[in-house]
Amino acid sequence: MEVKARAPGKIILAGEHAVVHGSTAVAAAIDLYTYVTLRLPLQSAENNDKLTLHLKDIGLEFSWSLARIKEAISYESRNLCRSTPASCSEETLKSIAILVEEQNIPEAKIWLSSGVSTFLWLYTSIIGFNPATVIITSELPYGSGLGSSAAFSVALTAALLTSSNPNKTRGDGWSSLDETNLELLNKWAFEGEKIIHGKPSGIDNTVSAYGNMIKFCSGEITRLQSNMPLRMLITNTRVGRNTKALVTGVSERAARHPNAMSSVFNAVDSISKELAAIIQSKDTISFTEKEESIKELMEMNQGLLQSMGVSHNSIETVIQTTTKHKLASKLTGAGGGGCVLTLLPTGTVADKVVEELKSSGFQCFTASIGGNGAQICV
Ligand SMILES: Nc1ncnc2c1ncn2[C@@H]1O[C@H](COP(=O)(O)OP(=O)(O)O)[C@@H](O)[C@H]1O
Ligand SMILES: C[C@@](O)(CCOP(=O)(O)O)CC(=O)O
Ligand SMILES: [Mg+2]
Repeated sequence: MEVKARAPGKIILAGEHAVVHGSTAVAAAIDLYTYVTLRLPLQSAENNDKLTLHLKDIGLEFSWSLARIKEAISYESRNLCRSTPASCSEETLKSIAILVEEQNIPEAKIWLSSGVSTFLWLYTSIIGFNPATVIITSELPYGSGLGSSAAFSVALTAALLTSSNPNKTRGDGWSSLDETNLELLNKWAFEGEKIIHGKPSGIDNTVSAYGNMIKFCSGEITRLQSNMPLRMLITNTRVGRNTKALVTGVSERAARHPNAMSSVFNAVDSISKELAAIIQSKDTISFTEKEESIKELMEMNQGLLQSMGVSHNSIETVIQTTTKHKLASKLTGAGGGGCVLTLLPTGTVADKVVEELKSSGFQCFTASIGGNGAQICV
């Protein structure tokens, strides 16, 4: 049997980091996907005693005998149930880390370790000790703020849940999941994201699972109906960084300066709420006025992200360049490098700014905002 699933990356329009501390944030799915193909062999087939993970575009393949997995992880102590998502305990995570180490991931790609651990946790929790080959490809840049970690967890979980659900429907092409399955998918994906992010807010997996545009606060999801066109230029600084480390850094700063940081988080909360209201507003005020407000909110949000300590020289360079062209920008995702968003108000011709950004070594692209969430193809 073969199941395919895909899940999108995202941009955070306002509220990253503060959302981890209970503030509101606004995020939208983008049309760049991570794809998962899950092949379950017939019982009589060769290779039916192995679990293989093929990261196709990275050119790496990992394989474990099921006997080795069973030996390393004591599942007897766990009440495995695909319908009740559970967190990976410290002890199990250590056992999984040993299985990952045994694969000798090349030093230059060691950042994949947390993704491979997430794979082993989600696979064994949902499917158990059954053989399979899982092939993964992604259109998203890794570790750049566009939510590759969440897209990976969501797409993988969608494939795993679909293959283990006998009631799945068969149809042509990509189809979305129903509400009940989406909720379950989102909960499992959150557990996967925890292994990669440490302390995720849940916004990335939620927008990847549900798609569209959402307002998110402490797990509460509001789906937003945008009443205005929104065009964003995405600039990848190509400076690598790690979300877990950046999130930890902000928490440490918050522990050192609780009052000051709480004011910062409150300000971000107001910015996100105002942004969501503008996007949804059916008021007759012109798009130009709305875009002016969004521009200012993005500038304020960036200032606050800087005060959280998550900006970077490369991000500042992008901002200075776009400011010269009278455009507003903010980092998106965890910062520390990664991607920057620049609002392109109606009628903006971005050729010149893009040329200048590219000449500084950055990568620029636009993506369609607010599209599909997780989808499956059986
Ligand atoms: N296709 C993938 N295969 C394996 N691991 C992945 C994949 N996509 C993402 N990851 C994991 O997610 C990590 C990047 O996540 P993160 O630092 O949160 O940045 P972002 O989510 O913005 O891309 C990678 O280091 C890797 O562990
Ligand atoms: C910084 C944060 O708000 C978003 C991180 O996004 P990304 O992994 O950088 O794409 C963390 C979170 O919400 O879990
Ligand atoms: Mg991430």
